[in-house]
Amino acid sequence: MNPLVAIRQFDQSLWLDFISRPILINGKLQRRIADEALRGVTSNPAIFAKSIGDSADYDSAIKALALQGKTTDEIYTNLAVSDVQAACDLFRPLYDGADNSSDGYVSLEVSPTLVNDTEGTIEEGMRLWQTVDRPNVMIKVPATLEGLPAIRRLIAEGINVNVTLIFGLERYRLVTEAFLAGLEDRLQAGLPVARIDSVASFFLSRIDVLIDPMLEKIAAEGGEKGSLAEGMVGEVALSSAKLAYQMYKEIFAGSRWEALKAQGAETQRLLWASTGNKNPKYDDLKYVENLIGPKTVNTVPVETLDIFREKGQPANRLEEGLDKAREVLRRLPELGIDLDEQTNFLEVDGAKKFNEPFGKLMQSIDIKRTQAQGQAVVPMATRLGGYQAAVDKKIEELNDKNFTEGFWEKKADLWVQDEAGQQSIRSFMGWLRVAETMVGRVSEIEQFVNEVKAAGFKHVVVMGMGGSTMAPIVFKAAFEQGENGLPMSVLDTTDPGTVREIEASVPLAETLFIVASKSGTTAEPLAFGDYFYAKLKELKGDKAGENFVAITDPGSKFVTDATAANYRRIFLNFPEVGGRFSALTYFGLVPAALYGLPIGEILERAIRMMRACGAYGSSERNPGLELGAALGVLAELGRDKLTLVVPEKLSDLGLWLEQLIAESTGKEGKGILPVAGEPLGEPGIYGQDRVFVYVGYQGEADEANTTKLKALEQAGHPTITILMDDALDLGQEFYRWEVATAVASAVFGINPFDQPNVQAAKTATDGLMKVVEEQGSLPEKSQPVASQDGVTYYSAVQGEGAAEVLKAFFAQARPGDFLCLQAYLTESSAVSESLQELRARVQAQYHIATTSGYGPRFLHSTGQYHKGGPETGLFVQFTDDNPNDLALPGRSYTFGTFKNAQALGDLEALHSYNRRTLRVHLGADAEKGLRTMLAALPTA
Ligand SMILES: O=P(O)(O)OC[C@H]1O[C@](O)(CO)[C@@H](O)[C@@H]1O
Ligand SMILES: O=C[C@H](O)[C@H](O)COP(=O)(O)O
Repeated sequence: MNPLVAIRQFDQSLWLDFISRPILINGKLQRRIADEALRGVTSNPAIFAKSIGDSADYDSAIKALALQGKTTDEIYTNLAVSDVQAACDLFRPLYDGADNSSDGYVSLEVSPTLVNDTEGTIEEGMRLWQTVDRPNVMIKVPATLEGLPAIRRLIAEGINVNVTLIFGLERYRLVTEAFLAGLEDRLQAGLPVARIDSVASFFLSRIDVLIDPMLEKIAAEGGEKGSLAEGMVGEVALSSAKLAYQMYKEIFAGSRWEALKAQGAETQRLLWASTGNKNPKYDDLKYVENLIGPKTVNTVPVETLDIFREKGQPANRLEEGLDKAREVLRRLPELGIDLDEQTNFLEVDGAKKFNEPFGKLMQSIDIKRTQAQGQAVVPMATRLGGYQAAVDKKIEELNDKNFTEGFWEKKADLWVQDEAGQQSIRSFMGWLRVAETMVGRVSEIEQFVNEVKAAGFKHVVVMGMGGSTMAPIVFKAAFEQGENGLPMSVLDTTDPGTVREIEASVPLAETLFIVASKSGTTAEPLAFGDYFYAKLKELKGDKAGENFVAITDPGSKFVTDATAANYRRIFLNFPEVGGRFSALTYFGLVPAALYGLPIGEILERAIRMMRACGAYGSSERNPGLELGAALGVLAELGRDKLTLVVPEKLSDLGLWLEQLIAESTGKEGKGILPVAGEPLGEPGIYGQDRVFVYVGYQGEADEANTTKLKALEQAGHPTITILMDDALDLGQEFYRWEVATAVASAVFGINPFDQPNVQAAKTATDGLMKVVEEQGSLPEKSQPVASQDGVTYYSAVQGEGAAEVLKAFFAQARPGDFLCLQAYLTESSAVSESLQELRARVQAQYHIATTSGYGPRFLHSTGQYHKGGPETGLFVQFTDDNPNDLALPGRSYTFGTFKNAQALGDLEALHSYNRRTLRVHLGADAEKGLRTMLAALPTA
């Protein structure tokens, strides 16, 4: 049997004398608990100095906390408390279990600077107890004379105490006295004493390190004393421990103790500390094997624990050699060694040994803190030409009414004046500070990633619509898969061809499916979940749930369903954060972490931008406000097409921005239209409705784009340039653009957090699906205006044949209009190329902006603007026969029918808003159909 497990037969508990973030995250601590009977953890200031100060493991958290204006002390406490909480949670099942034997504890020490300060210790002990907020934390208090009353008081308060730095027997007696008195105080106050656990940490190796050289010196001098000393080398610590144990048995046996025991009190167990051997001449297990005995704890460093696992010989030895132990302590004075004096020295020295590394740790945190606060945000350059004056005026106006301050105070009247609107705004502003909250969840998410990898998963598929999947899409394109990550796919379409492609490209049984839906009611993700769950059921039967994860809001029906389906994990997001503002919540960060990205750093960058935007008090310039004011004012002056220009790797940033900006601002006939993926051209092809925004990387030339942008700027078009250092700065950009979107909405006087016109398409689709369920197929509602070469055209415009219909349709274009291509097709490069060609030709011929999106994805993104924004769109919808259709388990319709219903439903919604539409049904082969249509498109 593994000696670490076998030791339990002797009623000794092994605790680990170490803590660090990596072992909490990478599953090592969990494995020691599960496989090696580890029953607790102790930390001390020197341990934290090593974990935090000597590694980069905490750097992103330190920076994030520094940016929030936390002091060095607060940063240390936050880091230590978070680790202790995480460890407490790992031990919680043991602590709550029937066989806890007073184990399952994690110790956190009060500041070593308080070693001689009774009141300070009491205050800090109570504060840490409350902050950690776990019943299985032990507050560590030194056994100095000043510490004793604090121990009594904390015990009386019902706080578990680990008494540390005990070196001598007399002091040990006083420690037990403080413990008993504390319990008695409680009883007197009529308070319960059960489950208040305490340990007395008797430090061993440090005793021998001090006394041995003295004994060796005397031994070297020879004679009678010399031989007496020789026999005592290496014996003083063990002898002290053995006699302490005898005292323990005595103290926790008499009538005084029995009275407390009768009330349910547990003894204050002796804990052997400082048990890592420091003398190469001794056996590495000296302070472990010799001290095994009932109702004791040994807290052991990692290395010693590992050696014990390899060659430990557990046996009950604590009461062996008691006579010798007594003899050693009795005769020490004969050698001129006053043990009391020496243990007093050890106590003072012990405080020093904790204070020094702790001081260094605080210094290193302080340096990192100052550095973090000095780091600038991603720069933004605006060249607005003739528009600059109007934008400056707006910024002045906003500053005059203390916009930034009001924004952080969630003053909803900055946006709208009606009470219902204001209430809705206030209830969706959780995104403002959610990055701070998520800093505290990084370990939890990283722990989960390790769990998933340990379980053998090889691939991740994130499934959801709109804001619930946009951030993962951006991460996947902008970053290479991280070293510790898994390959990731994103499914955000009901197109059967795409569902098939994803299914064929992943190892199903080893794929983790994340169903991401804030509301838990969106039809598409629920359909994806049902489809793949059925597949997994075929492979794994009742264990299918192991492959599924939900990210959703608390209380949704989906929570109940996912629980019933035994999902591996349900991440509960934040009701006060809307989908399109959720990039920095579980929705963005769980997939990012699984993909292997350093989410702590992404959050740190975001918090850097938060700070610049005034999250922690005055900020000279608010980058989010400046961008938002510019975009808002430009839109009001007719420059409402935000044309995004990015290097290849950032192409999908457009998808995220489209959703954020279009769904937030496109309402009440107003809005900013994001134009993404449009090839950049010469000034002559553009109307006067554009603002060009370039988001790229510092130091990456991207000349093709930047030269054209210069020309556009010279031609009088406003341009904005944002240059990130690296992709981690997306954290900053997510945040900047969220603020900017909210600010632009304030300029328009609209609520950025609702999407009133999305529902129109959903309702129409629901109606059509009812017909499908009743009649087996979609109703044919309108007659084609032309049908040619296998392609059919539906529109309100008239014409003889495809070319005339197309001509008549595009002839409706007015300056300031835009073309919107809506492709309910399987995404492929051939389809995308044809769509791009169509955009380019329309743009060149009609000088209008062009957008393009795959359906149904865009319904949860730009779809709001299409119906709620200004009436400037020319909508061309593409559908096909769904040649690769796929059945949906448990439903009477296929993915293809569902997708067609969504297309038709949206068309109906567009008609109800009097939008100009053309539906082009491409037949069985979408790629061919698109080429046919392009061929029919008149050239002039
Ligand atoms: O996360 P959910 O609730 O499934 O919603 C997905 C998307 O649908 C919308 O609610 C509306 O289209 C978006 O705002 C949202 O991001
Ligand atoms: O809780 C106990 C202490 O953390 C630890 O055992 C100190 O050991 P050291 O003497 O090796 O520093």
